[in-house]
Amino acid sequence: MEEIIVRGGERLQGTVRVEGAKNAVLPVIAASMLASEGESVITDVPVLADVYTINEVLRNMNAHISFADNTVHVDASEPLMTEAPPEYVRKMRASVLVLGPLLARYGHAKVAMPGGCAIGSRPIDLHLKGFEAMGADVHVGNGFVELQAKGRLHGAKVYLDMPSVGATENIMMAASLADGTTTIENCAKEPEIVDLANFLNKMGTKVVGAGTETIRIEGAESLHGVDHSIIPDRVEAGTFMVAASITGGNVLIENAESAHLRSVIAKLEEMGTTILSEGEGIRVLGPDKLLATDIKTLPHPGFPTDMQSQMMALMLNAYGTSVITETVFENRFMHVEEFRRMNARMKVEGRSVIIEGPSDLQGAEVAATDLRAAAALILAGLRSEGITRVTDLKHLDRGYVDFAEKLAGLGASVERIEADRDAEQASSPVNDRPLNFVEYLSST
Ligand SMILES: CC(=O)N[C@H]1[C@@H](OP(=O)(O)OP(=O)(O)OC[C@H]2O[C@@H](n3ccc(=O)[nH]c3=O)[C@H](O)[C@@H]2O)O[C@H](CO)[C@@H](O)[C@@H]1O
Ligand SMILES: C=C(OP(=O)(O)O)C(=O)O
Repeated sequence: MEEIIVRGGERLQGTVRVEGAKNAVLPVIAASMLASEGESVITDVPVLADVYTINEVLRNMNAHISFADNTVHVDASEPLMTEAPPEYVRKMRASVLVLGPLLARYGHAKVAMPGGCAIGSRPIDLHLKGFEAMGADVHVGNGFVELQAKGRLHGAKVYLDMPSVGATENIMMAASLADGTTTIENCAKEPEIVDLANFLNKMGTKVVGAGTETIRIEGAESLHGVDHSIIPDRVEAGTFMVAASITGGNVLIENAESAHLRSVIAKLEEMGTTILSEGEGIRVLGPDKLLATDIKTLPHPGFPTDMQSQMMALMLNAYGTSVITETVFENRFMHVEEFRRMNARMKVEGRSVIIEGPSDLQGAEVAATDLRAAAALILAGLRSEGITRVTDLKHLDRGYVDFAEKLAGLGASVERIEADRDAEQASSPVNDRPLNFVEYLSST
């Protein structure tokens, strides 16, 4: 089992480059299945376990797919199978994004029902409501969801009870090959929705309104493969902004889009961090003394839930009382117990956490409870006395490329090791890359 070992106390300095966004590339790869002719060439793709998973889902349904040099080629022109392979679907919730494209192209789709996960129950009722409005019959049973439509889907008006990112994406993709126009009201406005809309427009769909609360999609007769480069990962960028801030460092984060990070920038500034635009990046200067603030997670452009645990690590080091309120997921505070092992002082009250700062954080052995918690515990280790060991790195590998190596490149004392529990020695060479393809396949 691998672990990340962090020795706290270094101020980070230097330059780090952000990868393409995980949450943009997964729907774009799923959408590439809509093309009945031509190949899609998707660039700036991060080398992440989740990307291998979505690629395997498509490959097992008969798409031709390759992934090298941060580029995914997808040729979905041969007839596809409409039942997604459960062994891969179960590895990643975002696999439900194949439902919309398959239903639109073949009138049938079957996928293992995604369960809950560490951050909440995460139902897909809004996705299904959209498909039903477009003419699909929905059957849920025996652990599967199966969709069936007679002929082509038809355009519809869909109101989402909440602006779900995944439901907005699935309905956009299904509507791309439907007869007529679909309107999604109260839809998600995240930058990744805009990236998907740009991809669909290049393929031949007419999508307007992406980034606002109403999207209109005019379906096409057929769609073709296109070239597309993925937007930068705003959550990875935000995570490195916190790393610079928590260590009082001076870091240039390249390939970071400040327009996607307004709420994160505003909160870091309130806490005393200086943030400057520089070229195609963001320079972050951490303060000597961090100040307390409050955050409430909300759909975009509100504060992103995917930055909540990293901000918690920062607030633990801030002077005064900070309050975090999580409104997007009902159970995204599993990392609180892990922070407590590091001597953090805070209490959970309903959907809020109250942090009395600063805590004198001490290194401890902690387990990553989800993807962003993994990063947050490493960030806390950067500002803790002594050594922090973070385990359960499979979560980290879903969403961060070379996280330990990138931090070490900024001067942090962080290394990834193959833990030898019997010897209790941390002496293996650094190995902080995600799985390569062969390792990924042998791990399933
Ligand atoms: C791959 C990807 O892009 N993942 C992101 C996506 O997840 P995902 O698309 O799953 O998140 P949603 O926006 O759908 O979920 C938001 C909330 O809506 C609820 N809900 C959602 C759908 C539904 O049919 N019914 C329902 O009740 C969820 O349980 C959750 O409480 O957006 C989340 C919210 O920004 C991010 O944290 C995830 O990183
Ligand atoms: C929750 C996340 O992702 P997913 O929706 O893929 O679980 C995340 O990226 O923080």
